Amino acid sequence: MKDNNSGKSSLLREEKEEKILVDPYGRKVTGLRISITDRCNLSCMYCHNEGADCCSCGPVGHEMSPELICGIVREAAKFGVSKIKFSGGEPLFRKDFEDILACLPPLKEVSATTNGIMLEKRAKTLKAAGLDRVNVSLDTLNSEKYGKITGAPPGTLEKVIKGIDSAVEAGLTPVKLNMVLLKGINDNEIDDMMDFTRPYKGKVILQLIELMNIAPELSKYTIDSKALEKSLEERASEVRVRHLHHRKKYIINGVEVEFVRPMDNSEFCANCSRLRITADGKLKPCLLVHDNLVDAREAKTPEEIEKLLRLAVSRRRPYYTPIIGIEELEKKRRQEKYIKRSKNKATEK
Ligand SMILES: Nc1nc2c(ncn2[C@@H]2O[C@H](COP(=O)(O)OP(=O)(O)OP(=O)(O)O)[C@@H](O)[C@H]2O)c(=O)[nH]1
Ligand SMILES: C[S@@+](CC[C@H](N)C(=O)[O-])C[C@H]1O[C@@H](n2cnc3c(N)ncnc32)[C@H](O)[C@@H]1O
Ligand code: SF4
Ligand code: SF4
Repeated sequence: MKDNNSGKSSLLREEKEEKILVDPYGRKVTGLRISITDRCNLSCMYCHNEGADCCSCGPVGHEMSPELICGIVREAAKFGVSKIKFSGGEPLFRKDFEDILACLPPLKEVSATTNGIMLEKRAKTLKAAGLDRVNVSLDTLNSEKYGKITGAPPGTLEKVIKGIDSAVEAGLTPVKLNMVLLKGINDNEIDDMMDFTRPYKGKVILQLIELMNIAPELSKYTIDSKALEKSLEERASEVRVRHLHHRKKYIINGVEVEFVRPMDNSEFCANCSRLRITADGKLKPCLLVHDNLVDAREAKTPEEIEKLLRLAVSRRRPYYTPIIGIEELEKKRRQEKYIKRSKNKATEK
């Protein structure tokens, strides 16, 4: 009788136990950020290319097949991963993007980040294939500046704006406009971008992004993002906090403005819930770490994929961590000295 009961309760426990992926720092992985190509038709002055070695350098033949992408997502979904972000390079370079979308298992959200140039023609088919929403990179509304930032030929900005309209029409909403802030180039355009966003009446969100200093020559374009965020807060009628990265959203004159502040931000990293996948099929624990990738290209069975996912998750660590202040350090040192002295006294006795 006793045995039966304990057997039953352990079975119940197993049934109740949620299968999840948690890293050594207690961060649950609920999303995948999948790069599906390194190819791109722009050469933005700041591009981190999702941590790949360089933009436009990945040979097409090395790109993951729809089968491999969907196999990894299917396995990750069994462990509570419910949000997928497709990125690149330029994800719309993949002619089979619709095929990739069509083979995904049911998920809470499937989105993509694109430069928008090829979005006008694809918005409807992408939506029909299962894409829920898009983020479109748009740093400026000035054609000349757009060309300077992205290296694009004249007329490209107009294509991007048509792409945004098509995405809204197709229901790939809310569309987020990604504006990377560059001191002396576009930091005077934030209000113009809000004015551009407002007429879409909530179907478009403005996302302001702090520049990640991936190269020394970019330092001069870094804005004071803390001061900017404070001024946004002062202007906001409402402030919301997202679970992902604990990012803040400010409602200003009817426009939703999300702020992405990744640099030296330990709170951002502490709330990082995505595992990355490179275009050539490597599981990447962090955007900024390049020596701990896990190759998943040869994985054939669900068991193999699960093993590799677990290995990659076990290698995750927050890139930025809180720095202990001088006072705390002093306190810690005094405590350690005190403990050492007490121990010595105890052994002397
Ligand atoms: N450091 C760092 N930056 C990130 C991370 N995820 C996104 N970003 C940056 O956030 C900015 C916006 O990225 P998007 O691809 O548009 O997507 P997102 O805002 O992260 O995702 P959603 O808001 O859910 O659409 C880009 O500049 C990314 O480089 C991350 O995990 N680490
Ligand atoms: C690498 S791009 C790939 C997707 C697509 N090609 C695009 O530009 O939207 C993804 C996002 O990262 C942003 N990004 C790239 N380099 C960045 C950097 N150094 N700092 C902040 N954001 C950056 C881009 O502006 C874009 O919104
Ligand atoms: S469009 Fe995207 S991937 Fe291409 S260079 Fe610009 S930021 Fe990088
Ligand atoms: S740990 Fe930090 S830097 Fe690394 S991917 Fe997560 S949020 Fe980005």
